[in-house]
Amino acid sequence: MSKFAVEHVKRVHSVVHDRMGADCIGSGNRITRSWIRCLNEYHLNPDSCAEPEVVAPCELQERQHRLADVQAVAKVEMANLYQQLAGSGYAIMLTDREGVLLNYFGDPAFTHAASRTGLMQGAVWSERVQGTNGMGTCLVERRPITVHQDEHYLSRNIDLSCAAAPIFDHDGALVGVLDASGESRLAQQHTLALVSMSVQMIENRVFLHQFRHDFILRFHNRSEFVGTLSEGAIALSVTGVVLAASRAALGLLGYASPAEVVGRDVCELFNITFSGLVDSSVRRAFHPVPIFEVRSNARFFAVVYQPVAASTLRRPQRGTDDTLALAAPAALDVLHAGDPIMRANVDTAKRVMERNVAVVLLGETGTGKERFARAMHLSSSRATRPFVAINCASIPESLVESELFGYRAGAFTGASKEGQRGKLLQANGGTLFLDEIGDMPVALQARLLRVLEEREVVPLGGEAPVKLDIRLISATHCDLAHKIENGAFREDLYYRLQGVTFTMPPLRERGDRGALIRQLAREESDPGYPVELDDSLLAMLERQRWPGNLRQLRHLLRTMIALRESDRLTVHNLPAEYRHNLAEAGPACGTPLAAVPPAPAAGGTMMATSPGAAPCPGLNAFECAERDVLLQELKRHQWNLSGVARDLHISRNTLYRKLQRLNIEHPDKSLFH
Ligand SMILES: Nc1ncnc2c1ncn2[C@@H]1O[C@H](COP(=O)(O)OP(=O)(O)OP(=O)(O)O)[C@@H](O)[C@H]1O
Repeated sequence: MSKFAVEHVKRVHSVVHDRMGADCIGSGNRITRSWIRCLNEYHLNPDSCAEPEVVAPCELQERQHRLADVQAVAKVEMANLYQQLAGSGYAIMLTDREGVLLNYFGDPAFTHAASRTGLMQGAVWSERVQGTNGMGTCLVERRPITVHQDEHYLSRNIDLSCAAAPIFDHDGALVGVLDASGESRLAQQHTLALVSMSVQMIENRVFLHQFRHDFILRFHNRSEFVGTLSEGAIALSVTGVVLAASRAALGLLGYASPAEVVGRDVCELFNITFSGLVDSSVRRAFHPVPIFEVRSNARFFAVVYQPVAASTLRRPQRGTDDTLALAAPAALDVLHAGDPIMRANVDTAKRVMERNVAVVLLGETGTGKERFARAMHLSSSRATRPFVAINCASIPESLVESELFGYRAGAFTGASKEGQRGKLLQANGGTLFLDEIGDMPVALQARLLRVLEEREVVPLGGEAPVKLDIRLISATHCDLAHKIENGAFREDLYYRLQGVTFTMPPLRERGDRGALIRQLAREESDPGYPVELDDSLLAMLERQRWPGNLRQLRHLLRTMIALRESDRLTVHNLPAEYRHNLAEAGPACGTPLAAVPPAPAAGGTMMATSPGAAPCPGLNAFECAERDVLLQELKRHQWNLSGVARDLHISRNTLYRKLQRLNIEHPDKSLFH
């Protein structure tokens, strides 16, 4: 044992015994209290040389999984903190509430030495195992703490300096600790303040993330502090009941625990109604509005943020319980950011919204057909009635009928005792969305046609018809005209379904790709902490081919955001296959369409124009644009039709028909025939 270690052990014993004699447990300082626990409760030898305790990899994974939300946010903050302390030989660590080290960000100069003392992923840093130390003692004390040099209990840790702060969840439960540790000779005074700020940031962001599907009231007593680290946040249900409050919110309002506010109406905390709050936030374009606390009449400034999932302006409805109505045009308006085809679709949808016309939505998978249908529903006077979606391709043929029309109790063997209300009746008064209508069995098409003509339905096994009042929206990615030609789709049903047809443009052809990418990145970010995309990443994303369209884009952004280590995403965050795809795709994927308003075609089908497209006699503007894109695709595939059909997710037959319709001929004409 070194002379220094001998001295340390002596000191521990003497301090513990003196203090015990003086009976100052509880009033002594936190280090002394911890030493007393270590010696008397945990019976730890201050000069222990035992190997660091490390949990098995599968246990580590399970613990990381349990704290996934906190970890995702903490990783970003740990990287920021590491940057702030860069070069000072620190490692930043996150533990769970048992002191198991889940994440480690280390200065290379320190990492080797750190692993010898057990500062590595999976190691247990509870006070019971490692004696007095930043992480373990912070977990016991539940307060930020610095444990410097020989304040550590074990002599082997006395070269360390650790600053640790506890992380709490919205229920006030301790979930873990954030810690910055380094060699004691390099210790910096302000480290504990930086760690505490990072913890506050983590708690705020986890709170905003966990309640992103609810209304969030963010407030402070200084208007310029709303949206900053020290703001308070309160999650509210659609009826304005408090679901949770952040630690800062409780502090600002002077409550000791979340239980004092959870379950109360917001108007019991502030002298304003929930709808008044939302209305003024919306009216003030989300600038903080003054509100007054009920008990003290203290003035605060507040903003109410809408639930993220809706990504559209919502107001609580007066006079109803928990239903929400959308500010009429907003749900549709947010569907485009300037793309001329989508803008025209939205304009037409608004015009036909309240008319009793059936709607067909065409477009590749993931282009937003269902979202468009929902937006039409939410923007209409049927908004508070049901929106019922049924995917005709995903339910077995034998079940489509009972799914749609329902059945009475005992209608057939195996029918449930209670019977079942079919989707048509469930949607009564609202909207029925028939997705993948092209895959509906032919026999059923006849029945659907009759229902649409008679506007009433007789459930399977039932007798009395029930009157139907539904708005019907159908969608398909198939070429229905082709299906009709093949006898796979009834022409009469086709005309019945098709009052107005909207075509959703594929993402690669949208002129507002850049804005959409940024919008989706915002939607996938934690509220109030938008992730930025750097210019080269944005350019790369804009040039992808996106066969899965907006769905694929959303999933990619969600993954990149979950795995990010900073709030600025760059091409390095892009999975390798996307960089590879791009290399294959070449520089020009998609034709940006300029903002020339399209004109509705006969029958309501929307057309768009592409000023970049070559003029083509006999074709309308949309067809010219389509022709242009197809020509680019053909060129890219060196006129290999199978390759083009595969990439565009259409059959070779459909491609042939398109080529004929759009007057496209191979430069060497004989090759097409
Ligand atoms: N205008 C839009 N802005 C942002 N996200 C959108 C938009 N339209 C669609 N999305 C997103 O794209 C994804 C796919 O949308 P949706 O399910 O509506 O597509 P779809 O065309 O019905 O797909 P499928 O044909 O495969 O059923 C969803 O995550 C949706 O939120």
